[in-house]
Amino acid sequence: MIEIKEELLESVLEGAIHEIDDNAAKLISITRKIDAIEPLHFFVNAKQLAKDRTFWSSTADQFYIVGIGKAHTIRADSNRFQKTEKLWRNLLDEAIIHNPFQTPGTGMLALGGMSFDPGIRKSSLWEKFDHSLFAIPEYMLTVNESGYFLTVNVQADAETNANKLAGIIRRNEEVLIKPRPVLSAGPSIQWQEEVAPRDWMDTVKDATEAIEQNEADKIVLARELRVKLDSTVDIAAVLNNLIKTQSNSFVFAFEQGGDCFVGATPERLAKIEGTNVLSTCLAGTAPRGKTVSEDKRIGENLLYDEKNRSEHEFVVSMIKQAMDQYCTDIEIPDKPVIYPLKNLQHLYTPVTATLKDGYSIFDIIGELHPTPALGGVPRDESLEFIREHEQLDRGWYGAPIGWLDSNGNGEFAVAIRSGLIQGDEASLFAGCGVVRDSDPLAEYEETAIKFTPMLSVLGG
Ligand SMILES: C=C(O[C@H]1C=CC=C(C(=O)O)[C@@H]1O)C(=O)O
Ligand SMILES: [Mg+2]
Repeated sequence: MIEIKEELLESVLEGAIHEIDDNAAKLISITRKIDAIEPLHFFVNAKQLAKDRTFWSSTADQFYIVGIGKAHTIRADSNRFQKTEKLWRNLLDEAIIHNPFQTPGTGMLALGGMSFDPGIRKSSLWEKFDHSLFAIPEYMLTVNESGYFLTVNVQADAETNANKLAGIIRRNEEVLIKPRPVLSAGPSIQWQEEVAPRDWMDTVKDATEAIEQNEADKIVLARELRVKLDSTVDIAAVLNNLIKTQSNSFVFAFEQGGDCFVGATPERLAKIEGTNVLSTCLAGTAPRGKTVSEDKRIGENLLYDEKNRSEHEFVVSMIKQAMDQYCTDIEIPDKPVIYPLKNLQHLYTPVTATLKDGYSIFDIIGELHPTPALGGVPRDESLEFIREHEQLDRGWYGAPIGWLDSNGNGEFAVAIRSGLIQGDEASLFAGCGVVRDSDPLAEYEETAIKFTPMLSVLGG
């Protein structure tokens, strides 16, 4: 990785191109500080460049990344965590990176996600989404506590004319940073249909019986809701509404060839800053109350409810064990607290640790996914049950999505409370942890509430 320090776009580009001493094209990455701009305006403006867009925000931290287009793509099927990491490292070794700022989330980044289960054949619904797909965007906005950063990533070779390239970049940047485009109000729903709800409840019953027979201890089962909208969905409007309504969440969108996977998940899988590691145990669910006192009562009951505590405990003990290989100083409180969201509340246990030397975020997420909040216990047996009985292709639902930078910082969430939008149609997904004393109707109702964050921003 060659770092260069010149300030002007033209001269930085010229210097970078000058570094290229063989015939191969190289990826040049240049980051500059810019004036404040609404991340969603940047996202909307990008429509004029007709490129796939990526949106990531941690609403609790006021942290945003918006990626436009793809300067480079990293794809992997089998062995995807190791393969993606290797390809990313190779790319970093070759790239010419100019980032004087070094705050997490700036500079050359890979943004992307994975499917829940690479062991199944993709259905046509998810055909545009690889089992692992990361992109280094052409243009990227990062907003964090130290300001607004614009990164351009561009392929160039020794023959590239720096001034000409700088001209193209500047014209595109002008389009992207123009303020105040109008955000639309969002779609409304024409009809919606739950996919085979009775069969799904039968499957929950089958899962409890499998657990009764000691075939597994916990199995997470998901279902799908099909939605038809009155018009092609404006993703920016959906994101705007998710940001406004879903605090304490990661609001995300990944466009891929016209389809878009979008959602607002409360579940962090792993965050790494330097050697600090954060993870989250999130499992066990109840609705919000209509009054403050009812809400408090429901929360108290959730904290002491045996069924929900057992759902939660499976996640805590698995994460504790999984982190042990890669981390020291693992700290996990011995009791969960309530994590309130707009439509429901969860049991929540935070995990902090220190990353051991020589390991990366890929090691952590590769070990954690799927946690028993999305897969089950034991992992292999529960995944086998899901493959055999669940009547849907989860695609990227329930899987790691996020970003990582060239300094090893990054954050991944588990893509729940989400849906795949295809023009004026959408598939929404929601799941729940089935344990020994799960009641199919109660699990059905729990998943129904889990659809509401997405359903309400689609106009439901
Ligand atoms: C699988 C989902 O939620 C998981 C995360 C939190 C609580 C859960 C639960 O209580 O069942 C689930 O394990 C989903 O929202 O689709
Ligand atoms: Mg549950």
